[in-house]
Amino acid sequence: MTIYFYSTRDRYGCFSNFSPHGFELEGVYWSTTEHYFQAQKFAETPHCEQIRQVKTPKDAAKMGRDRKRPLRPDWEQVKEEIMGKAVLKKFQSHADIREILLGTGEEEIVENSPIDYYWGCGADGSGKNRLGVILMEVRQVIRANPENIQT
Ligand SMILES: Nc1nc(O)c(N)c(N[C@@H]2O[C@H](COP(=O)(O)O)[C@@H](O)[C@H]2O)n1
Repeated sequence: MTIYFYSTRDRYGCFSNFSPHGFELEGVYWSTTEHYFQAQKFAETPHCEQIRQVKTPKDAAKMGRDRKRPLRPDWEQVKEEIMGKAVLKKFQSHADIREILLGTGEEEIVENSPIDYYWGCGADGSGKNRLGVILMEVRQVIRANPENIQT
């Protein structure tokens, strides 16, 4: 049975990038995958650190989507790799949510976002669901490489 997630309050809320599961990447701590993802839109500029330090993932998303900040020119080419790296690190860093992810077996995972047709499935289910696909890939990577987890 397909597993849908969206709000952090739902059963599979830990799959959301807004879930409060921090991790270290590039020598610094990120409060959520959303913080990391949004900040990378401005890598090597002061905006990156500014976003890293905001309190909530909602604030990070708001800042990252604000086009007054100039988006790095290669963003469309690198965004999937950045998302994959952050989601993998999140699940490598937290045993509790790793077990939830592994416990989904081979089920399809779908970000049930009514507005996001790229990372989610969109209102009518026609979206690309790239975040769901990345979660399924991360599940496979963790299963194949159990030695690469932080306890
Ligand atoms: N909660 C929530 N609200 C939205 O408006 C969304 N688009 C999403 N989806 C998540 O948004 C992130 C990517 O956003 P942008 O590419 O910067 O627009 C990503 O974490 C999606 O899972 N969620």
